[in-house]
Amino acid sequence: AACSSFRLRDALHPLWQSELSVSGGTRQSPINIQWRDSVYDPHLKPLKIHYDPATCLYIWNNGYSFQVEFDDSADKSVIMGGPLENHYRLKQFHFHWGAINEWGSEHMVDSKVFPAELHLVHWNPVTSTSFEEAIMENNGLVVIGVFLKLGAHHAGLQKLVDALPAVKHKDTIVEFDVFDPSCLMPSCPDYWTYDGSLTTPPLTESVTWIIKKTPIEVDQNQLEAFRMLLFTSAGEEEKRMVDNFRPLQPLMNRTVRSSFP
Ligand SMILES: CNS(=O)(=O)c1c(F)c(F)c(SCCO)c(F)c1F
Ligand SMILES: [Zn+2]
Repeated sequence: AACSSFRLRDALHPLWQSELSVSGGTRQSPINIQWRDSVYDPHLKPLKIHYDPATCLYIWNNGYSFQVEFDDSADKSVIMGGPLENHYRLKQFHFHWGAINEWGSEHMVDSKVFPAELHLVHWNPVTSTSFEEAIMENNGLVVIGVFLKLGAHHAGLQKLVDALPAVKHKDTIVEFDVFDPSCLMPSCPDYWTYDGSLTTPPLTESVTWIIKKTPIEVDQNQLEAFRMLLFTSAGEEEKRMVDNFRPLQPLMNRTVRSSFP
């Protein structure tokens, strides 16, 4: 009985409900970005990023991904410009990845998939009083997506990779006090932007997506460090944390804009 109930609970794991679409959803994420269908918008400004490394708090394994949380009680780590009308505060960043290098990202570009994708999640302190409230607000969130590709060792990421064994199991946490996520940004300023949703429950359609055109490079050992994390808590039958991405969702009546011609 315990085994079957585990399987049932397992099947109900939020990520395997990813076919669960918000009923009547018209702006779900992720999507396949067709480069030639994206529309260059000369009014899009450069994205301005000001992260304060001292706002980094801790890393934890939430059973979907590992997340690095930031102190968002003031406008210390913020983004502005780009398609945004005001500044947004950094709340957390996390990744999505595959069991092997052939897949793992949530978004695709001309059907090309990457081994992993970084999401930096920000919320609008002008229209919301908290992150939790912003999740439910139209355009309450901005998520910057950065593709990871297999290549050179990423020195900035290594500090994060070295902390992962401490958060192997679901609901474990480790202090992570000074980290500047700007080191995970590609130097190329080009991005696509479109209106979408969270890709994990509650799947709310509250996200302005900013997807960087150029991937960052990480090496094989760094990707494999992600794959040694577990979906499961200590004492449970181990399930490797891999393939924590949502399948592609229909574009419907949306246009993807590019910041570059
Ligand atoms: C953008 N990636 S995402 O949809 O997978 C995602 C996520 F994984 C998160 F954990 C959170 S935090 C509060 C909701 O759980 C979030 F806002 C997200 F947008
Ligand atoms: Zn995400």
